[in-house]
Amino acid sequence: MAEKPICMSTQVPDDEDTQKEDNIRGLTMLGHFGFDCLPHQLVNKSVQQGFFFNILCVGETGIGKSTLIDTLFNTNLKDKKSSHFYSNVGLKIQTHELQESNVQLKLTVVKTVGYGDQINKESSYHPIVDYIDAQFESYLQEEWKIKRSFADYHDSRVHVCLYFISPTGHSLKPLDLLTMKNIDTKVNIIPLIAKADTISKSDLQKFKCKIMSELVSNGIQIYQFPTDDEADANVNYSMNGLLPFAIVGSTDEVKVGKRMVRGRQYPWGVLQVENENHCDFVKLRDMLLYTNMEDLKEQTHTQHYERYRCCKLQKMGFVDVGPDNQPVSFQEIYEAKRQEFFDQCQREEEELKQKFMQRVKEKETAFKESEKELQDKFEHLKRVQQEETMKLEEERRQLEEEIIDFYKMKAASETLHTLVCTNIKKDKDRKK
Ligand SMILES: Nc1nc2c(ncn2[C@@H]2O[C@H](COP(=O)(O)OP(=O)(O)OP(=O)(O)O)[C@@H](O)[C@H]2O)c(=O)[nH]1
Repeated sequence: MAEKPICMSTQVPDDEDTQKEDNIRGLTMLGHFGFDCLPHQLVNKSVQQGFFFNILCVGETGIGKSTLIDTLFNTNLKDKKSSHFYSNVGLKIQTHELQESNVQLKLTVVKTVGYGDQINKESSYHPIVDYIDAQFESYLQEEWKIKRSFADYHDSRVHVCLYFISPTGHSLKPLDLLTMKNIDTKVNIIPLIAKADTISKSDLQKFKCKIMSELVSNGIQIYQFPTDDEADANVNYSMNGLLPFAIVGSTDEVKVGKRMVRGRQYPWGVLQVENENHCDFVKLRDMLLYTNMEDLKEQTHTQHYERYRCCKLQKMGFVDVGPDNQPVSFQEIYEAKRQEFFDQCQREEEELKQKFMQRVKEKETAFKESEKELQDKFEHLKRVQQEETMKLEEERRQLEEEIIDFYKMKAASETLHTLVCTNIKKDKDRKK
């Protein structure tokens, strides 16, 4: 717990003067003003507010991510084992409230799920990149708000990526290089050789050198422990030379002599996690939590977030200097963008109008053409129908004439018939 500072008063009233002159106090300067207590104020405030830290663990399924986190924070965060049969890489996000002495830590652990289990691994890094960017975006949106509430805001930007390398003793896998290459400008990467107890000491040294040379030759930036602070410079300098850390995780307590230690029991002996001759776990824990947690957070804000913010603003067309290399204010750019947008809208509106007029014209011409076609068709049909009518009229007239002729002939034949019958009757009567 931080000690409560004892601040001395800087202004001491002179008793004699006070007695002599009723309302005037005499003050003696002691050369001590009290602002040397400012760091204590900060410590107290920070302890009251609590701390937060966000870790991203990237590594193949079952490589020891959960075990390492449990070992680092001496907890059992209870995590189910993942399946090897996911078709895509996913992320598991868990937030835990931890306490050590009177210090509260809000720890967010993001772990990959199904990493390295797909046949095609080309897009395995996408969910990781998307997650990191999404946290930056969320912070940026909060920054841009008019009413910001950073006091309640959960800053989920990733402070460190623990990259778990398989203990093949050989070299990095293409997936390792691909992923690290795509996230090294977005997050502080600390490479770890996982399950380092499965690799012999001499092989381990060679493996470390091989990994570092591969990272360098592929231009991958990993987190460098800061060497500019005099107090930590030496330690950090030697730690940079130890990368990647060879890690063994275990939450099991094993008896060594009379002591119980955290380690892994093997038929040939015990591997002690906190023994620096056995693995680099203690170094990692010290570097991560004891010495450099604040630096990791600072790097996240000043390097990685700043880069994201800068790219975002540039994509939106904002710049710090104009074409003439003169500084341009945000207001000027905003006005210029607004004008540009307004002009573009007008141009597009004009274009749309032109297109609309053109289409109306085309449609009108098409309508006129089809109207003419219909009119011609109508005229033609009318003519055909008139001809047809006339023809029918003619036929009707001819038929009527034929009917009249027929009736005439019928009447004549009836008259003739009657005459013949009469004559026949007369002849018969005469013969009688
Ligand atoms: N030999 C050895 N085994 C380890 C080490 N760390 C973890 N293990 C074992 O590896 C197995 C998987 O460990 P986990 O911590 O669950 O691995 P993980 O990466 O979190 O697994 P998923 O979340 O399921 O992907 C467990 O049986 C652990 O005991 C280690 O450093 N060395």
